[in-house]
Amino acid sequence: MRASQVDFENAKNQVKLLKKDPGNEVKLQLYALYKQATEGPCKMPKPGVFDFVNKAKWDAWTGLGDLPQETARQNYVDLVSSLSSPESPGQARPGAESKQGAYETLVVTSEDGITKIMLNRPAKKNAITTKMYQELMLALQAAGKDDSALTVLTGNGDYYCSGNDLTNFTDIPPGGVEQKAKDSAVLLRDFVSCFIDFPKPLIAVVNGPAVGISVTLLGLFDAVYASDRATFHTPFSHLGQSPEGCSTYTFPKIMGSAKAAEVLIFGKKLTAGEACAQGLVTQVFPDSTFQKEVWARLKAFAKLPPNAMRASKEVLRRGEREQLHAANAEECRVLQGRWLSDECANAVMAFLSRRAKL
Ligand SMILES: CCCCC/C=C/CC(=O)SCCNC(=O)CCNC(=O)[C@H](O)C(C)(C)COP(=O)(O)OP(=O)(O)OC[C@H]1O[C@@H](n2cnc3c(N)ncnc32)[C@H](O)[C@@H]1OP(=O)(O)O
Repeated sequence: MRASQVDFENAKNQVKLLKKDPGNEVKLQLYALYKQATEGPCKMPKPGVFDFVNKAKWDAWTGLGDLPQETARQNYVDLVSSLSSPESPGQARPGAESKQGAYETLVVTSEDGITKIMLNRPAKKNAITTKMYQELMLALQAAGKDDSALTVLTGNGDYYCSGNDLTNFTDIPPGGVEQKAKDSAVLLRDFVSCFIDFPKPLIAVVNGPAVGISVTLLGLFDAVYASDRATFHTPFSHLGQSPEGCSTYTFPKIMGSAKAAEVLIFGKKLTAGEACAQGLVTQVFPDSTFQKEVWARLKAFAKLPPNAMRASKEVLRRGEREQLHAANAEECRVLQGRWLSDECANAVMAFLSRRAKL
């Protein structure tokens, strides 16, 4: 999974040969990753508001924050690889297979027995839109059935994920807010079920801060590796909301009820070290060597007999699957009510009108 300089140069050439225009959003991501890989974090002054093109480029590059150059190079190669399609077989990096080039919000690649699903909205800190929930479900279903031994979830850019995209709440269907809350609860329940029932080892490579549902879901992963830059924040009460992702079941089990309450009710933000000490994170690595060390380890894991790993996961999880589905259903029921509350509406409006941030 480590892209060499040659892979990077090949990817650069492949971009020029793309037969299909990948669209402006992807082109901006390619630009940003290329600049980050070759020059490091953006130090250019911010262009004026009417300089639309350069402002969009600056936003995309700045959105990558302090992403290490090596990681940007890897993400660039993966993104180019994901743009390849059966009609353009020459575009894929040798050895890396893009399983589904059609995702808008994800980059999915398979290599060395590992399917990597990368959240790919770095300029929005990988906030999860409705589209992304749907694509993640599709990607997980496909990864569960493919011939890889492991599946990895990670984020592109400086964030792992900033949780639910708060603009999801602004898209109200003809049935009104009640219908919106109902539809969202159904979507959330289906989404979390994909993690509960995922059949092979699922590993989170937490490359930066994690917020909301991207934190709660970690209790359903088989290993969680975090950069020391990562933080773990579940500000549900601040947002007038309540926990999801089966965290009402997994967090007390992992860290004890007092610590779980501090995180899930009072919104205490954990550092990577604290999350590790509390059992939510398997191991923390220095950001400078994070990708290198983690991928070396994952590649070694992926060489283990895959059926044995699946069988071990199945016996480890079988006993609690029913409780997990029950927790998921109850969390979605409570959240459906929360989404209709003034507390939630005010918190979302405050964020959207830029009066509040975490
Ligand atoms: C089907 C429905 C299921 C629902 C399941 C429920 C889940 C619950 C949760 O996940 S709760 C958590 C929700 N997340 C948040 O509250 C995070 C909100 N974001 C922030 O507080 C900040 O953006 C930050 C701390 C994550 C990062 O701050 P920073 O200053 O570093 O960066 P910006 O704020 O400038 O962000 C860059 C752009 O990204 C947009 N953005 C970031 N996070 C979200 C988000 N969660 N939703 C929507 N948009 C987000 C931000 O608005 C900036 O956009 P802009 O460049 O266009 O201004």
